[in-house]
Amino acid sequence: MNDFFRLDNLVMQFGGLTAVKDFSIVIEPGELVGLIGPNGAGKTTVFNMITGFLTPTAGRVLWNGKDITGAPPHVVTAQGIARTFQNIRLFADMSVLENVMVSFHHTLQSRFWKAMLGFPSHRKEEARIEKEARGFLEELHLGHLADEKAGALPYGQQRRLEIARALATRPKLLLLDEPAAGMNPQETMELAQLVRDIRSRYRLTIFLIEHDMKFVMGLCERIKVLDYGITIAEGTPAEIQRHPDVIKAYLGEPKHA
Ligand SMILES: Nc1ncnc2c1ncn2[C@@H]1O[C@H](COP(=O)(O)OP(=O)(O)OP(=O)(O)O)[C@@H](O)[C@H]1O
Repeated sequence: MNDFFRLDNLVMQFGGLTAVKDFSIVIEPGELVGLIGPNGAGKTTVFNMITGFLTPTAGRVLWNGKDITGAPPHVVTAQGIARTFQNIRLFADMSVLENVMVSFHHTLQSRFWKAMLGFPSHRKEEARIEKEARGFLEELHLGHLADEKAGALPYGQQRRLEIARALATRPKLLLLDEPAAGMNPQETMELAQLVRDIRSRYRLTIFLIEHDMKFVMGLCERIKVLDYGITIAEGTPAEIQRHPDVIKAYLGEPKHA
């Protein structure tokens, strides 16, 4: 049995709407898996159930052999699962560097008290965090923008900054919600390479949602397809591209004259 990451029959109901029905998946360490489906299919709801933003109506989230179903977001992050959001969530008025520095959650509390008490170790720790934060920015090709206001960056760079912030929490599993949204084809191509690079550099497992088919098909090793909350297909990019139910979900039924 997989001990790393497993979703067992997740269900999410909002009143009378079943947004996700019996969603199950096993992801092995180091895999790069895609989750696709038409608008409203339930993709972000799956991410929200994994990361504690929603408590599933039924089913389980298993991580490193532990049941973390319904654990609050900060606990899930502390366990090594990080995410980015479909709607970018940055501190727009803070600098790019500060945005990454505040992501060092696990040290925040001790930093606060040391700062309050004037411990000399505080300054050392600050310097260490800044150095590491700059490292993540370099990795995401944002090093030269460290002192810019995050809100002033073009969309594509804000998306990369979100990834840098997620990396700063030291995840083992990284969930990316539409990382290429709003990017032009050149930026999207560069992002695909970046995702490959960070996977190998930080030994990550990656689960991503994306509408850009070229991006998903070129990057993911395995893809899962949702439609109206139901899993309609799972397989390699080649298998997904020729799957009749997937074609139907995206293009609709062929029209008969
Ligand atoms: N908090 C909520 N309360 C009520 N309904 C919700 C909530 N979150 C999502 N839904 C509904 O659940 C369904 C699935 O939404 P979800 O955002 O997961 O889809 P998605 O596949 O991520 O869509 P998109 O590709 O457009 O982002 C939709 O019908 C949506 O309106």
